[in-house]
Amino acid sequence: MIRAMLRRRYIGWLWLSLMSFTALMLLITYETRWVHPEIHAYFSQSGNLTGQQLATRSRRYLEESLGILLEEGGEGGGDALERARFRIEVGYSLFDIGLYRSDYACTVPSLQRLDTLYDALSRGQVPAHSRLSQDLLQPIRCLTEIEMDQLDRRAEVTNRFVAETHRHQTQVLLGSLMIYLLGLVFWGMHERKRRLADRATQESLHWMAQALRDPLTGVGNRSALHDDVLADHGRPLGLLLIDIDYFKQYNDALGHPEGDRLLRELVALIDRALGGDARLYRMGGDEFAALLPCDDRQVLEQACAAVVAAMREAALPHPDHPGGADVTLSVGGVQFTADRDAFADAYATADRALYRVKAQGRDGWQTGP
Ligand SMILES: Nc1nc2c(ncn2[C@@H]2O[C@H](COP(=O)(O)OP(=O)(O)OP(=O)(O)O)[C@@H](O)[C@H]2O)c(=O)[nH]1
Repeated sequence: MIRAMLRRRYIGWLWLSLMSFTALMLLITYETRWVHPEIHAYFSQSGNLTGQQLATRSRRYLEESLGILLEEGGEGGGDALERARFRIEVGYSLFDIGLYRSDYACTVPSLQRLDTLYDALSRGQVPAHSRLSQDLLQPIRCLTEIEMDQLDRRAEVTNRFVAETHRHQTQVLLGSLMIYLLGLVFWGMHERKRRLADRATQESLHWMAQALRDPLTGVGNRSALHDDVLADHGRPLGLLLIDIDYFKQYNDALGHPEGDRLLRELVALIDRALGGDARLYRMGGDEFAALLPCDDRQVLEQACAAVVAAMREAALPHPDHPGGADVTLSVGGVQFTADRDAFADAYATADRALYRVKAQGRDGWQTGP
């Protein structure tokens, strides 16, 4: 089902990222809401004086009082009785707590015993040892019981708090892990889309480059020449149109594969003759064009002469040249300022110059107009 959802276009990686972010916020909010009441519960139940601490203090006062009465008893005189009475009074007030009264059945009878004892001491009567032990030991036992129970309750609350903390930690951990994994999935989806888009762009660029290239020789084609002229708008350029003489006869004599080889060799030869600044194009068949920076007619003429001379020097055999020569070239050149309309005129001018060379016997160059 999730796969089906993911396949739907409108659940893009952005939506999914938003969802994971929302999930994270919800998790944090939930955990924040939990922490405060839980901590509050922990401290209110186990950390105040109504817990075991009052019972402990009360028991200590009663034990001290018992000690005074047993050791000094009647011989200690009024001072001993007063000290014992004072401790019983304080022990009583610490014992007389609503929580103890309601939760521990031994509290009320113990308080009554302490009350009776206190009255007797106030009247200067010290009960017999056996009676005294009963009157004080019973409340002390009750207080010990309260202490133990309060400690147990405290331990229980602590254990629950620890267990809850552990549970919430696990929830946060698992939640974070899930969100992290979701993030990875979203990132992967995004990355996949980006790669596909990159590949599509690369392929488009590749095919665009291929569309501008002559597959046989690797140089640009007619469209590339137009694009480059437009890109060089306003610059002074020289345009050379270069054509092999009697290429048909060459093909007929040696076959098309040899003709292809000659075309490729010609590209390398022109390249060397014109140097690195020139750009070469194949117009079709055995006709090539060259563009070069040219702000001086002399530069143009030197370029034309260099190409023709390079072919002569290469002395590539032409078995069926009507003039009995090696392979020769005819070149027409023109100088112009790069511009869409100017280029059409310049091309026609160079073509006419080339035609004149052909008409005058080939193996040469001319420039126009
Ligand atoms: N090998 C080969 N030949 C091609 C290719 N494209 C065109 N040709 C041949 O090039 C020849 C061009 O012939 P023409 O236009 O008469 O030119 P030419 O024989 O050089 O004559 P001139 O230019 O007047 O000297 C034709 O025979 C075409 O078949 C190619 O890609 N490879």
